Amino acid sequence: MKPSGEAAAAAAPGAGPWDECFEAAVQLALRAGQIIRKALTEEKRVSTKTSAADLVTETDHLVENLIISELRKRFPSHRFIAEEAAASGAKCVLTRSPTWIIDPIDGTCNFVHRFPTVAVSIGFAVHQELEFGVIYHCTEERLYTGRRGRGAFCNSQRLQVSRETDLSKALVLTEIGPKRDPATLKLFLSNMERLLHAKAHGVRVIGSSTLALCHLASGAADAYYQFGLHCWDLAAATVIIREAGGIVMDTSGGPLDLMSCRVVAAGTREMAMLIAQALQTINYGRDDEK
Ligand SMILES: O=P(O)(O)O[C@H]1[C@H](O)[C@@H](O)[C@@H](O)[C@@H](O)[C@@H]1O
Ligand SMILES: [Mg+2]
Ligand SMILES: [Mg+2]
Repeated sequence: MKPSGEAAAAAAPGAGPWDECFEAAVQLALRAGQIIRKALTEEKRVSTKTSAADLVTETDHLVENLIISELRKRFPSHRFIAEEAAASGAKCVLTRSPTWIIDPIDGTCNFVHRFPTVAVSIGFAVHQELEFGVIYHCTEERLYTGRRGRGAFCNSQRLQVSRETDLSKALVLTEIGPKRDPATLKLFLSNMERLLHAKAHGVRVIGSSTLALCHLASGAADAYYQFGLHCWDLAAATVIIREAGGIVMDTSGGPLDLMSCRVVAAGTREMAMLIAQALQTINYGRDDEK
């Protein structure tokens, strides 16, 4: 079923203080998705950022500039944290002001290779609390939304996480961060090996952290962990998972730290703790210290 702004709004009935912002996010995600879908099949100019595996294209910049310029017109007092602005030196500071946290293309490496697992992610926080998240799977036209206290949806279907607590019955998702030095790769593979030794049914890497987190929210996977993602990968997906009944926390087992570049998420706290206890830490620093 094609997503629509009306469907998303209908899925979260009842007036709320941020309705206008939510509606704007939905419309911009759908518009960005059209641009990304068209550009997917076209020639691209590709650059690298923090490593040879950390790619960016002109479409990432075009989409991010479109989203920010449209939102700035409508909400001039709001603040922005966005992936490509951060890559160009903008600071990632989450204040108490209404703040948009944007990943214009999540899965840029997939996008460059025309691998159709790509999303646009728009999160929104006020008083440093995540209010809503909108993630649009551009090629499958699936609009994932979550609003604090008002549930999570894919198009107009309500989302519910898995209730699995047994790691030996779990499908676990993760992603490879941008560091590819031997020590980091050894730790990444060691973490995956530990979970397979614990008899997890499988470990999957799909190339988009936000869509992997949406699969968790929909109950199609039981847990997610990653070192090396960013606040713009996490913001929208965190609201969606929490509103689908799931847990999003730090890899230490403590509360989520949006700027820490690391996460464990699961349908149940028991599963999240089993994952966290199995992991060796990979240090990627902090978004608010770069
Ligand atoms: O495609 P991005 O927005 O750069 O996000 C990627 C990230 O760069 C990569 O390191 C992995 O974490 C992927 O899972 C992200 O989606
Ligand atoms: Mg991105
Ligand atoms: Mg991303």
